[in-house]
Amino acid sequence: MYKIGMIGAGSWGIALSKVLADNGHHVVVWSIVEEEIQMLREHHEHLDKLPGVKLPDSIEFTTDISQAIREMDLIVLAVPSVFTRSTAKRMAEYVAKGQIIVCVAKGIEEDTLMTLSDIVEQEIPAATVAVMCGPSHAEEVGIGLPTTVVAGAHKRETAEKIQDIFMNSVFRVYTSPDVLGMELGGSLKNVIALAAGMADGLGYGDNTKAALITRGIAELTRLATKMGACEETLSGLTGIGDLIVTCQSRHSRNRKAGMLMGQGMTMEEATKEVKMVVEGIYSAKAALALAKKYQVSMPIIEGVNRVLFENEKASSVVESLMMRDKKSEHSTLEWE
Ligand SMILES: NC(=O)c1ccc[n+]([C@@H]2O[C@H](COP(=O)([O-])OP(=O)(O)OC[C@H]3O[C@@H](n4cnc5c(N)ncnc54)[C@H](O)[C@@H]3O)[C@@H](O)[C@H]2O)c1
Ligand SMILES: O=P(O)(O)OC[C@H](O)CO
Repeated sequence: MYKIGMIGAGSWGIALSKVLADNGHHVVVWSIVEEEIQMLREHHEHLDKLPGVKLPDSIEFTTDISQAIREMDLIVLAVPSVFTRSTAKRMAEYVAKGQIIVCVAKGIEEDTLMTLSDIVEQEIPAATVAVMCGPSHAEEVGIGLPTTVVAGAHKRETAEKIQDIFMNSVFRVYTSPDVLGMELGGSLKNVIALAAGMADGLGYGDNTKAALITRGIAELTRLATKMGACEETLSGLTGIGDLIVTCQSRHSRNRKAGMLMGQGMTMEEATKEVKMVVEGIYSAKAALALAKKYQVSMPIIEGVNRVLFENEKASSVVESLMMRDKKSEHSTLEWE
């Protein structure tokens, strides 16, 4: 039995707390939002973000961040990416040398283009930082539907410790040393999922969705490999796996926001309607900036940015994607 601190009590933090408590660990959940902690203490259920998922009585809830950090064997950082830096700053004074912090959010910081694990390493140099992601909607994890994710760390022993702590018969955890590839796949797929949602909102079909997923992973792979990630990661759970689930699932916040925009809502109206964090909107500009920095062609990412920030209609972006210069699907194979 380990002591685990869960930093953040949104749908993902709550679903993972249930996995950990079901595995017999003692979990202390922190949130900055007092009413959220009061509701969790009273109901042992997150009535707004994960209704219907009852949490084990063993879980403790606190608004004192030190209680979810001091003496914990593992700390899970599950706040949305825009709060990663401010939360890491808040955590820093309590983290002991070598304490493991697992980042489970998905995003790229817009101003610095840093990954979330890089931000945590910068703000909390004492910590051993790791990541965990993959195709995993909180709504399904919360009710115990079989799910697979990947624990990524620079040292094998760190990844294997995370694997041991989380793994059970419905939550399978692989390990990987490719932290960068995992974080790029996990965050950039959200931008493609916005496009997939837009296609759904416009009433397009399965052919369109398959095209977006396939050409989307080609874009992600081009960028990630140029940045030093391993190609295998992008064809694994944290790349194509997470892209498929986010583009297809009825639970996806990114797909839903895209769908509402495809149906005519503005970005502001769509995010208000979704109520939970739509990470693709925060990662879209960073993805475009990375494409420019590394000189990689990312036409879907560019198109999503035009819909989000330049008021272009989603239908006109699709038309311009279809009518781009004619190309071969292969960039490396030679003709006879
Ligand atoms: N929900 C999922 O299915 C899922 C699955 C995998 C990964 N993720 C990732 O996990 C991250 C969190 O997603 P979520 O779905 O739990 O989001 P959410 O919108 O459900 O949660 C937001 C939570 O953030 C916390 N919060 C609010 N304001 C804050 C502040 N100022 N500072 C610090 N914390 C604050 C609160 O606990 C709040 O409930 C995202 O990056 C998301 O992509 C989500
Ligand atoms: O609901 P979304 O779109 O935020 O996606 C959640 C997870 O990233 C799916 O793996």
